[in-house]
This record gives sequence, structure tokens and C-alpha cells, in this order.
Amino acid sequence: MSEAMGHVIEGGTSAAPAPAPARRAAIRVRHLWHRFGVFDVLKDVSFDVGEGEIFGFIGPNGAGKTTTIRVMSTLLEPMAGKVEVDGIDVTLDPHAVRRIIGYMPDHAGVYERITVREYLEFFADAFRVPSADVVEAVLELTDLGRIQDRIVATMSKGMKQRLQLGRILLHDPKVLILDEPASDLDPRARIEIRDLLLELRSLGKTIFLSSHILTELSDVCTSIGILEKGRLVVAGPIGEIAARLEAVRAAQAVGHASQGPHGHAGPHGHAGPHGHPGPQRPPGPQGHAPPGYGPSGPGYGPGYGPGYGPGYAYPMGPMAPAPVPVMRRKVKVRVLGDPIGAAYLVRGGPGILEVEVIAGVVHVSCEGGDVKIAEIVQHLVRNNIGVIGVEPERNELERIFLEVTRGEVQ
Ligand SMILES: Nc1ncnc2c1ncn2[C@@H]1O[C@H](COP(=O)(O)OP(=O)(O)OP(=O)(O)O)[C@@H](O)[C@H]1O
Repeated sequence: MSEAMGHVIEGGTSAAPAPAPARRAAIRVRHLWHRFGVFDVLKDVSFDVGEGEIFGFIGPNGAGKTTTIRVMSTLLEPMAGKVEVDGIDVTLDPHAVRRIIGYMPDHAGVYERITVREYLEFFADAFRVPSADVVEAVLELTDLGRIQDRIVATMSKGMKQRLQLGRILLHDPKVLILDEPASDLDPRARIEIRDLLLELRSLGKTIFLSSHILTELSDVCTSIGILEKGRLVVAGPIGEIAARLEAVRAAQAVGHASQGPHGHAGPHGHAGPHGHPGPQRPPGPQGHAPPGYGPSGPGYGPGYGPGYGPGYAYPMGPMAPAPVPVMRRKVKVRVLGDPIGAAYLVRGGPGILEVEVIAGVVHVSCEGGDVKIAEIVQHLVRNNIGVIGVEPERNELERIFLEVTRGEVQ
């Protein structure tokens, strides 16, 4: 694990959609290797993408994302390993795979001197799908109907990207494979693409997308895989990975972890199938707290906050049993009125690690999960402090990325 391991844990992204329930794999990658010349670009990459998920494939430039995608999309034969899409081996039956995937390469061009409708009709014919109905449906889904007669050359980058997405939807593929779909887009276009991806997911599509921009993924992905120097360092649902990292961190903090941050149990070892988080400990009873939470507050009960039982594994490897570690959060609390007074009320409470006021916002580090955050809010409100917002200190996906990668490029 990187040096960033030591930093304080922040909260999750409330905007992120709920993780998809465990389903059968729409994409299964096993022990994938690829080499260009003498250079191993992919080294034993294994992961699953469950049906109906939006899976974010994250990694720095040159990590091997496009190479992986090209193998999945049947454009490159793997040198070793196996990739299946919807149970079909990409090497054994590439034509069948092509029928069920919609692949959008990075930096792909569009024909510029035709209209939006003509562009879609052309590809519908090329894909041998009945163009009239299908084009109508895609125009509606992508919200391009209102500009269907516009010449492509006059469209914005975001609209062209939307048109490309429309093109790969024409044959109604089950699985969408998108290489950097939001790169080069302005914030509005990025949001529009994100909303379209969420809509496609609600229609039952599985979406695999790559990016090196973390923030464009955090509120859309249900699962992620992080690739670094051709190796998968972690994969799985974001919340699950965060929980397991938390368990590792807490175990190390109390000195029970038997392996160092870069040891066998760390993220840089072989990537096996994803583990499952153990049961969360239920929160302790409310209202039986020892006094001492702020100057006049009711105090918090002991044992609050979800902990994780022993047996937690680091996402990709074995580790020593963790002794019921406690989750840590770092949140920004915006209050009406005096933030200094609010900080005073919170400071010193059970499980509160650090409180400071920065630019009128109360930054709170605490032990515990959502229950603890709710208690802090309740405590402030009971003491006549209006709470107008609570947000995580930093994007959860960013935090995971910093923790599991070393910042190396190939
Ligand atoms: N056809 C090729 N011949 C030789 N080397 C290649 C070829 N394609 C890719 N590479 C190299 O393989 C490595 C991985 O490339 P790849 O495009 O898969 O990375 P990536 O993670 O998609 O990066 P980016 O985010 O920049 O697109 C890079 O070092 C790249 O230079």
C-alpha cells in the first residue's frame, strides 16, 4: 500500500448509485497477459464485471487499460489468459462477442458531413438492423431527436460523443465497452454522458468504462478495477473495497496485522476474486452514552459505528485476522450561525478525533460510520445549531486510488 495509507479516512459519495447486487459475470477476465515486443503490458489481470454493473476501469496513462479493452472487444488476441463476454470466449468466437458488445474507442471520429439521422441510418444499415425503428429509438434515448437534421460537423464535442454512444446502441448490445468516454468533455457534457450511462444501466445494460479521471467515475460506477503498470491492484464494489481497506488500516493501526503495507497481503500482489465484507456490527444502543460529548450534549453510546469482523481480507489477498476495527470518517459540516461554537460542541465527544474550522466550515474526523455522522448532526441540532450540509472530505474513489496505487507508470 502507498504512503498515503496513513491518511484519515473520509466518507463515501452519497451521490453514488447503490452497488449492483451480485449477479453473474457479464465480463470475466482471467490471468490475462499481453506483451508488445519485450514489454509486458498486461500481467496476470483477473476480474469480473457483474451483469448490470457500471464498472470503472481506472489507471494512469499507459497502465494498460486500452490494451485490456481491445482484448475484450476482440480487436487484439490475448497472449495468455482468457476473456469471456456473456460467457462467450473472445478468442474462440469473436463474431458472437461482437454482436453483444457496443464498443466505443477513445478518440474515435464521426463522419462530419452528414446529418445526425443519416449517420445513425448508415450504421444501422451497416449493422444490418432495421433502421427506421431502431434509429428512432436511439434518437429518443440519446436525446438527439431534436437535432437529427443537424450536420455532424456543427455539433459540440459532447454531442458528438453522445452520437457515438447512439451508434453503438443501434444493435441493442448487452454490454457496453467505453474507452475514456468522458475525456475532453466539458463539465456539462460530462454530466450529460453520466446521466445517459445511468439510464442505460437502468435499461439493463452492463457498462465497462475506462478513465484516468477519478471524479468522472465516482458518482456513476457501482464497481471499479484499478490497474497500475499492467497489474490489477484492486477490483470490486467501491463500498466493499473501502470497507476492506478500512479493515486493513485498522488492523495495522492496532498492531495486529502481520504483514507490512507492501507485503503479500497488500494491493500489489496477485489479484484474486473479490472477497466479501463480513457482517457489520450493529450500532450500540442510543441514549446510554457516558457524558462528556461537548459542554452540554447527551453524549454518545459506546461501540458506535460499524466495525468489521475478523477474517476480512484485503481486496486481493489474504491477511491476518483483524480485531474488530472501527471505521473512520472525515466530513465537512456546514452550519447556520457560528461554526466556532459548533466546533466547540462537537470537540471532545466520544469517537471524535479532530475538529477544526476552515473557511467557516467545521471539519470533523471521527471514528464510526453513518450512524456516528447522524449523531453529530443530531447533537448539533439539539443544541440549536442548524446543520445545512454534511459532505465527505474527499471523494471516496480518490482515497481508494491513493491508497492502493504507488503512482508508478510503465
Ligand atoms: N501497438 C502497440 N505497440 C507497442 N506498444 C504499445 C502498443 N499499444 C500500447 N502500447 C504500450 O502499452 C502500454 C499500455 O498502453 P495502453 O494504451 O493499453 O494504456 P492505457 O492505460 O490505455 O493508457 P492511456 O490512458 O494513455 O490510453 C503503453 O506503454 C503503450 O505505449
